[in-house]
Amino acid sequence: MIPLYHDFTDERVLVFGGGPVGARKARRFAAEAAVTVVSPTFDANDYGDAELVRAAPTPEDAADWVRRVDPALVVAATDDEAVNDAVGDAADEVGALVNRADRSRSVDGLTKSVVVPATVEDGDVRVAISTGGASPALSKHLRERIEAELDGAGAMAELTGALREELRAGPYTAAERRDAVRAVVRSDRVWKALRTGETKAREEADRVIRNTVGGER
Ligand SMILES: C[C@@]1(CC(=O)O)c2cc3[nH]c(cc4nc(cc5[nH]c(cc(n2)[C@H]1CCC(=O)O)[C@@](C)(CC(=O)O)[C@@H]5CCC(=O)O)C(CC(=O)O)=C4CCC(=O)O)c(CCC(=O)O)c3CC(=O)O
Ligand SMILES: NC(=O)C1=CN([C@@H]2O[C@H](COP(=O)(O)OP(=O)(O)OC[C@H]3O[C@@H](n4cnc5c(N)ncnc54)[C@H](O)[C@@H]3O)[C@@H](O)[C@H]2O)C=CC1
Repeated sequence: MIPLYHDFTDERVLVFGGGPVGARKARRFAAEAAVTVVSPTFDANDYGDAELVRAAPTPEDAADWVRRVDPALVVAATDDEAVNDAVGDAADEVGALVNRADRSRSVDGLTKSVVVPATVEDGDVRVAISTGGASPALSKHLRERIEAELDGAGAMAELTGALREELRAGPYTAAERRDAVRAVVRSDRVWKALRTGETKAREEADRVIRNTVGGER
């Protein structure tokens, strides 16, 4: 399994099953994609801004839904294995990614099988955790532990993103720019400034850069 980050902006995602698991996946993908959830019942209460369609498709109907909607990703999260099988096969047929919520890993025979990792986000920084399907509870637990570690990372990405641009426009060699950015992301004082706001992070970062590349030329 090789982790990749996929931009779902303007993509369609089709979820089968409106239980807690279907709802969790719908919420996750609705942050970017246009999501439709097909289910005879909607037991959870938060599906993001997904469109909810009340229907109880047979396996054949479910496959027809997939062909008609032609989504980027199909999530099979029903408690009916025959429906999940049909959804997986149809997704593969139309070249869509497919996530089987009722399988412990990517599914043999489905070329586009993917798992959904536990994810921590802070701004543009994202950490994704998978156990290769062995222990989703462990993924969740590690995600909770990593959450605190990532505090301020989004702000650090924004700050060093801007600094990289500025350094590129300056008289520095690639090696100097690399050393400067590395020194900033490793600086405890910059992290503390970003997390507490007590001192100005930008000023701390400029000081670290001056110490690294020797100031103005
Ligand atoms: C393969 C995978 C496919 C997929 O869904 O993509 C899959 C499959 C299955 N999960 C099951 C159970 C649980 N899943 C969770 C939680 C999460 N499951 C997620 C992902 C994945 N789950 C993919 C692999 C990820 C990896 O590689 O680690 C997370 C990370 C992401 C998300 O779903 O959004 C999300 C945590 C999000 C967060 O909190 O950050 C909990 C914990 C809880 O509920 O507290 C339990 C109960 C405890 C336990 O069993 O561990 C079962 C058995 C069902 C049964 O027994 O009936 C199966 C099927 C099977 O194993 O056969
Ligand atoms: N990946 C994960 O994180 C987890 C996966 N699971 C697995 O995922 C499945 C779903 O989990 P839950 O949401 O807890 O189950 P659930 O039983 O609460 O929900 C299943 C949903 O599927 C709907 N459904 C039934 N037949 C359907 C059909 N023909 N078409 C569309 N929808 C249909 C039901 O109305 C219900 O809303 C479970 O059967 C289990 O195998 C369970 C826990 C966690």
